[in-house]
Amino acid sequence: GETMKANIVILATGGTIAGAAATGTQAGYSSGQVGVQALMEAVPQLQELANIRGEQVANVGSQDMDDSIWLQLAQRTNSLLAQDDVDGVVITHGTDTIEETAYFLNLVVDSNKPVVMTAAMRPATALSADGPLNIFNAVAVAADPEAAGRGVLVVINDDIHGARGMTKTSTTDVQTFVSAERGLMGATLYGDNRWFRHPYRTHTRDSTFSVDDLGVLPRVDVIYISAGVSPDLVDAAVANGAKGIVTAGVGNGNMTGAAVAAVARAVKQGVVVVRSTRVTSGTVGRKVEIDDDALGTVASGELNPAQSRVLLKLVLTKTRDPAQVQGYFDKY
Ligand SMILES: NC(=O)C[C@H](N)C(=O)O
Repeated sequence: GETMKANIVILATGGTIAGAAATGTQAGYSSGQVGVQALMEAVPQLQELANIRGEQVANVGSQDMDDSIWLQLAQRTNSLLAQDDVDGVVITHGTDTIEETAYFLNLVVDSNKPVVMTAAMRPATALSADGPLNIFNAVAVAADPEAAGRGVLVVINDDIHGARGMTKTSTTDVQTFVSAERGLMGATLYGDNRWFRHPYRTHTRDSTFSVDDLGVLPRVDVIYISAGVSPDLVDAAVANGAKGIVTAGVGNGNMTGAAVAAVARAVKQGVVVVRSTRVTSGTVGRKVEIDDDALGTVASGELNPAQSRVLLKLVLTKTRDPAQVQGYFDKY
């Protein structure tokens, strides 16, 4: 008999994938113009892959993604996946902050069913728009039973990324996302999926973070370190109510002596400081050039500054003890 098609719900949040320009060949455009219905109608072939329906959660450029949309998106994803007649969720999003939203959902979605995010670099109106095939591939991955239990996935430009550790590397190239340290979760070609690995860290169902307990998330600021960085940026973050700071350090999470002194002041006031790096690959380890035990800081491991900020916001709802925070960074 005919195999049953999966039931997939598409949650749209905006981004360039829903962007529009006056012509097909211009660089300027606006994100978040096209609704979820139009996104689905642009790809009639989706019907061959799954039974699909769409919901509009937001319609913003992902530069404007915030805690409240994250919480709303996580709650809606959880309640859909709890339904017997939903097999997976696809989320359309902007590329600017998809690595943050994907990792947030990876930590708070309470289900093993597939959650697949997708995006585009060219607006829906562009010559050779990349959105339609990305949506096709995302639905094909969400409908694949092999996608279950791999945490939140990001499908773009024929690659299947795990949420953790993927990052945008080009401002304009269609091939912009890279999973530098641990590689791709898989690849797909017109919906023909190949699987390479499973996630290496705790995610979704095993996570200790429940979106229902979160409420207002604490303020965490990222401070970019450069030669001669003004150390009073750290003091300003503390004075303005930051409960956590992530440093986008040089090299292996290093910073100027003056910045180290400012971090020591912040830690003394109970602010948790995570050392990440502005370098695009490699691991920030404890006690390489900075003594984390003496300074009371946390090393980010492989997490970049943006993803470190996401994890720290969640961890600060549980603890402010640097040793315990380090434990979360080693596990998630
Ligand atoms: N390519 C994109 O999606 C960029 C856009 N600014 C966004 O993140 O919404």
